[in-house]
Parts: sequence; structure tokens; C-alpha cells
Amino acid sequence: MTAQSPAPRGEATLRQLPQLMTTPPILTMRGITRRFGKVTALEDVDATVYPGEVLGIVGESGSGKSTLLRMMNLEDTPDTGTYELDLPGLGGNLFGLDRFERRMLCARNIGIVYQNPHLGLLMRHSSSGNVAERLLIAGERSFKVLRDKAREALDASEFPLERMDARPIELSGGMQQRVQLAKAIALEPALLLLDEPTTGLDVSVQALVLDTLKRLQRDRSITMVIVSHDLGVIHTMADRVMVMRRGRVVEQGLVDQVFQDPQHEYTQQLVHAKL
Ligand SMILES: Nc1ncnc2c1ncn2[C@@H]1O[C@H](COP(=O)(O)OP(=O)(O)OP(=O)(O)O)[C@@H](O)[C@H]1O
Repeated sequence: MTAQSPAPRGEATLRQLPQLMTTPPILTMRGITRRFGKVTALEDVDATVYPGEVLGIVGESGSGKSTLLRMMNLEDTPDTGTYELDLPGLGGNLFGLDRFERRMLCARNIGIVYQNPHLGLLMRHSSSGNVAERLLIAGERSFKVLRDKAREALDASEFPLERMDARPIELSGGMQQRVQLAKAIALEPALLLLDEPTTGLDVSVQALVLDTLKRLQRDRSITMVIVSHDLGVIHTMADRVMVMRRGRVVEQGLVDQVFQDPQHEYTQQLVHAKL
């Protein structure tokens, strides 16, 4: 199948990407299948992410987006499949690492922002303490360095610094997401994972958080994977998009290309529903 020949309806359309990605991918997943009892959350999914790009993953509820992101954060292991990150000192399938190795690898290299801040934050610890905790796991012990780095990450996330000692439970949803973001970027991760980071926020707050993410991406060239059911968020944030349905990737390509000229019937429905 080429980009020139339209796919028959109902058939997966995996478009040829332009030869823009000249560097090797930072993230490579192959043949990921995950079943929960009789439910197949992911079926033979491949994913590739290139340094400095933003990959969007879109699809209806239950299509497997969060399960795939959890795999990228090594929170879950598939029934079959491999996962490699092209980072110094790393080699082979990361699903083969033990619990401690996974924890250290994630603390040092991967940041994540969850839709539900309760998953990412200790709600009754201070905001700066939440960020410092991340640095502690990675081995930092100096109180001054912890405090300075936490402040720096909160500032970069456009969190109001006069509230840095407030507990997340006392903060608005938008501010809680900024604390999660600060925690996620504190160690300048090679990969930032965002699971519906703005879902549930007011539209105006959502726009502000997306602005912060875009600025961070532009200033630091952070490689990001963002999951959303909202095509607008994916369109704003992502360079490339993967469209998922029932645990499979049905279409992928450059965002403008896929949204302006969707080939798969399911993507066409998504795009037309948004218009
Ligand atoms: N721990 C689990 N135990 C049982 N089933 C699970 C588990 N995690 C995910 N599933 C199932 O796997 C499928 C994919 O779920 P997943 O959360 O990845 O979808 P999603 O696309 O992220 O959906 P949403 O947008 O609603 O978050 C769903 O049918 C879900 O019920």
C-alpha cells in the first residue's frame, strides 16, 4: 500500500512516511499483544518514535491507548512483543528488565503525566516535595539541590512558584497537571509520556496547559508521546499520529496528512465527527 493508492474501506492503512526521519528511532516497539482475560487490549502493535518528535495516539475509549502508554512507561508487560529505547547504556528488550531496573530506568529517562493526578502525585505532600521525590529516586541527596531543581522544573512548567509548598489536593486541576509536568521533566527525560493530560480541564485551562507543553517541546526538543481521544489536542500538539481501534493501529502518518485526507473508514468517522 502506498500513499498514492487509497486503501479499500475497512482495511488498515499504514502509510509510508516521508523520508524526513533520518535519525534512528529513540523508541521501537514490535508486535505488542496484551490480553486481559477475554479482552484483547492490544493486538500486534508496532510503534516507532523519533528523537524530538511528538507522536499522537488517538482512538475511541477502550481502543488500547493507555495500555500502550503504560507499556512505554514499563508499568505493564505484554504477552508478546519487544521494546527498545536507543539510549546510552541500554540494549535489548526492556521488558526483560527486573522491577528495580525498570524503576531506575524510568526515573532517569521517562516522564509521565496522567489524566488523573492521583496516579502521578502524592496529594498530601507539598508540590515541591512531589517534584523532589522524583529527584530523590534518581539519587540526588542535597536538600539545596533538590529544592533548586524542583523550583526550576515548576517554573518551566509555568506553575506559580508562590504556591510551591501547597499540597496538590489544595490546587486546581490545571495546577495539579503542572506539578505532574514539573515532576515528569525534572530530570530532563529522553521521553515524555502524556496520557490525556488536559481531559477534564476547563477549555481555557486546557489551552494554557497545551501552550506550556508546546513551549517546552519547542525550547527543549523533548520527544513526546501524547494520548488523547480529542483530535483537536492531537492536531495542536503532534507531528505524527497513530489511530487505534480495538487494540490495533488502523492508520498512521503525518498529522496534517491523516486529518486532511483520512484513508481508513474509522479515521474518516473520527474526523467528520469533529468537523
Ligand atoms: N488492568 C486491566 N484489567 C482488565 N482489563 C483491562 C485492564 N486495563 C485495560 N483493560 C481493558 O483493555 C482495553 C483497552 O483499555 P485502555 O485503557 O488501554 O483503552 P483506552 O483507549 O486508553 O481507553 P480510554 O480512552 O477510555 O482510557 C479495554 O477494554 C479495557 O477495559
